[in-house]
Amino acid sequence: MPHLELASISKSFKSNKVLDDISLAADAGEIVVIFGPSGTGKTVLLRLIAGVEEPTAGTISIDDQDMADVAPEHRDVGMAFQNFALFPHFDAFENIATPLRARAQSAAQIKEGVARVAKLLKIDHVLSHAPRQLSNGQKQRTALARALASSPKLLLLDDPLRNVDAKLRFEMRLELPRLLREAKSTVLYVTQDYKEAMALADRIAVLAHGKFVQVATPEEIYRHPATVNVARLFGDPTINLVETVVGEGATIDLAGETVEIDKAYAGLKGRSVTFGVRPEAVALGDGAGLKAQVMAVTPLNERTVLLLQTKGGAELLASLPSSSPAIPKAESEVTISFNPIGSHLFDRETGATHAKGRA
Ligand SMILES: Nc1ncnc2c1ncn2[C@@H]1O[C@H](COP(=O)(O)OP(=O)(O)OP(=O)(O)O)[C@@H](O)[C@H]1O
Repeated sequence: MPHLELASISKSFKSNKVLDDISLAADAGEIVVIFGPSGTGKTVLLRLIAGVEEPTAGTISIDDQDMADVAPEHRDVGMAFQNFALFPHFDAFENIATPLRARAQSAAQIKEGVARVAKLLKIDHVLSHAPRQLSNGQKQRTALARALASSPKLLLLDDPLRNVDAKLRFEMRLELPRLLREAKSTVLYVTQDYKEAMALADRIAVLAHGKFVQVATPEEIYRHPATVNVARLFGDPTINLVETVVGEGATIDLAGETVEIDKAYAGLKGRSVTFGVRPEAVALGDGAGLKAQVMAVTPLNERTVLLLQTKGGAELLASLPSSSPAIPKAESEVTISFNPIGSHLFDRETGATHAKGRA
């Protein structure tokens, strides 16, 4: 039995249908990241689960119990929303302690509980500060600490690192999974940052135009994106995309040159497609094959990104480990091929991925 179950949930504000018949089941202790661009209804979804907003249609169940008539305070749900919602007249310590006090814990238990989450979230030095004395990032972490301290069965986190600076965000991305797993709560975590989603999630639910386009593990989403848009949202640099037509025997036309692709696509001859290849799946060599000119070489930490241009003018990005001994120089000529893992064909009309081996 899933811990949280959303069945055919829709939500409209007047004529604006924000969520359209979405379903999702999350197991106890699972971390599900709700990922999607701004304005896709991620916050609305969390508000429905928290009970501060009602669905237009559909059922929300927690532990198999329909939540329709259960008040927010009786749902055992902890929340940290973007707007912090801290009590302005309490210091950070008291803000975090509020849910523990509500559970009538002893002073020593409260002190220990607050200290533990505050240390992990690196706000232990500002516990005596009032919210107005905290930076936005510290406010956000105080709100997150409060949600974590109460160890609710279900934790709803709305982009909790949005206001955190880049360095801390990077550290938190590494530490939060452990923190969340320690809390043993089922977590719904909203973010627009794909790296955060990949780092934290057991599964990612990609929300677009009111629907879940794909719900799968981070690896599955990256390796087998359901649509061209999902492929575009995950990856840095983003996937290379070329609009083309499939030719004879698993080939495509790439700016006037015929290029072989994965043999598994042989059945798609004549189809209008978007060919997608991840930069790390563009393999470089110096033998016979498709030639390209190296236009630019950009080291980006542990990877080096190359801008390539074929004779016909198609531009592609390739990404290699910076430690690779064979990084070509700018203005040199290379031969390129496409690794089948990391190459995809998407239907040009619908954007859906063509399954390999099927027409
Ligand atoms: N109370 C409300 N009344 C009317 N429309 C609303 C209300 N709450 C949300 N909306 C609309 O619902 C849509 C989705 O909003 P939501 O805040 O859930 O997006 P989001 O995916 O969380 O975006 P972001 O990532 O920027 O926070 C928006 O078009 C918004 O205007």
